[in-house]
Order: sequence, then structure tokens, then C-alpha cells
Amino acid sequence: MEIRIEAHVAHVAVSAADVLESYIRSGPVTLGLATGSTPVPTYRELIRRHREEGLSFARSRAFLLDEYVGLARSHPESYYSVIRSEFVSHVDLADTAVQSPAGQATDPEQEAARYEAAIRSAGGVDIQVLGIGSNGHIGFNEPGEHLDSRTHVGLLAEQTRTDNARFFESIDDVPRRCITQGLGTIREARHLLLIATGAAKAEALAAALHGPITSDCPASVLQLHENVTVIADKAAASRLQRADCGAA
Ligand SMILES: N[C@@H]1[C@@H](O)[C@H](O)[C@@H](COP(=O)(O)O)O[C@@H]1O
Repeated sequence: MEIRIEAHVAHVAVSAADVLESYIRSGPVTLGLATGSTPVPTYRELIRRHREEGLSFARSRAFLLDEYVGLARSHPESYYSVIRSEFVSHVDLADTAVQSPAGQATDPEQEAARYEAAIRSAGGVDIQVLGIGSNGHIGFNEPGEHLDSRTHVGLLAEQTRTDNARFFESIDDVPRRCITQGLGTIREARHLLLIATGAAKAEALAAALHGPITSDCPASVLQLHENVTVIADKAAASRLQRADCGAA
């Protein structure tokens, strides 16, 4: 596992964009994209490189990690909409090349199985961007999730609904269910790129990287993967062990 600790969020974005750019330039690539606020500066940096440096996504395709159940795709907070407004619509990544679970499917369980199969038949994800929830979730795999789980319908933890209420008018508008790639699905990506910024992530990041591998902290499955890059700002890294901080 490589851990990079950067002084500022802007440096985190540059560092994460560097990792992604090396894949994007290398040929056809399948990106795993995350939503949430953490990767937004990284996406902005990639958009800048597209506009100013000719970075092309024409040979890329992408799968999203997760989606709320019950929100129409047209809802501004559906992850289908968010990834387009924050990233995809600003670069030459074809809209049809970006897949996500359909949160309004009449049978969400069947949709989860379809999405899992779609990722597999595309040959899997080359590089998966991940954020981390303040409770240690990745995707929407909440504490208690089986470490080998596949794409499934899940319930959002109350902590997650509280954290995400800022994107909605009130907490009552935050969906209670989701379709998320499972921890086993995420672990099959060939490279995991976890981005963490801000003091609110410090506890969860330390538990994920240094604590026991346990479903109490879903992000601890990163310790089971051979190719992981963690990029954090100083605030998020403040609880990491001294050796990691010294290596930065
Ligand atoms: N499902 C998403 C995750 O994919 C994201 O990584 C995490 C952290 O979000 P943020 O980056 O906004 O802190 O929670 C959200 O609910």
C-alpha cells in the first residue's frame, strides 16, 4: 500500500489526477468513479488537463460505485446526475460509456445483479476511485457489511444519511436505500485509489489502514488488496501512524 500525505486539498487533487492520468493515457481503460464531495477537486483537475493539456477520455469507460434507490436519474442528487454535472459532461467521455445502477428499477435486487454482471462482462475495473465515509464505509457498504459482498441493495446508516443531508433540503429527503458495488466487487478492481480529506475522516482512515480487518470498518478491506494508493491531506492523515506520515 502506498500512502501519500499532501499539505493541501489542491495537492491531493493533483496527486490523484496524476495516478488517473497514467491510466487514461495508457490506452483503453475502465475507470471506477466515486461520487461524494471528496473526488470533486480531482475531477476538476482532470477537466483542466482535458481543456489545457489535451487529456482525452475517448478510450475510457466508467462504472459508478453506487446509486440511491428511489431517485429519478433526472434528480440533481442522483449519482447518475452528479457524476455528469461534476465531471463527465465537461470532458470527452461518452455519456453512453458511463454506467451506473438504475436507482429507479422496479426490481432493485435484479438491477444489482445486472450491474454486477455488466462490470464483469466489461472485464472489470482497472482503477477504482474511492472516498471514505465518516463511519468507514466505501461505496455505500456500511458497517456490518460482509467483506466479500457483491453488488446489492443496502440500507444507508443513519450516520450516512446525516452526513449526506447537506445535499438535500432536509434529512427526510435523503433516500434510505441504495444499490452499491459490494466489498468483494470493489476488491476485484485492479488498483484502488482512496482519497480522504478533512479532519472528519481522520478516525475512519486510521481505522481502515491500521485497525483490524473487520466489517465494522468496511474500508479495512483495503488491507487485503495488493495494489492500493491512499492520498490524504494532513487533516485526514492526522491519526495515521508516524511511519506513514514520515514517508510522505
Ligand atoms: N456513497 C458515497 C461514497 O461513495 C462517498 O465516498 C462517501 C463520502 O462522501 P464525501 O466524499 O462527500 O465525504 O459517502 C457517500 O455517501
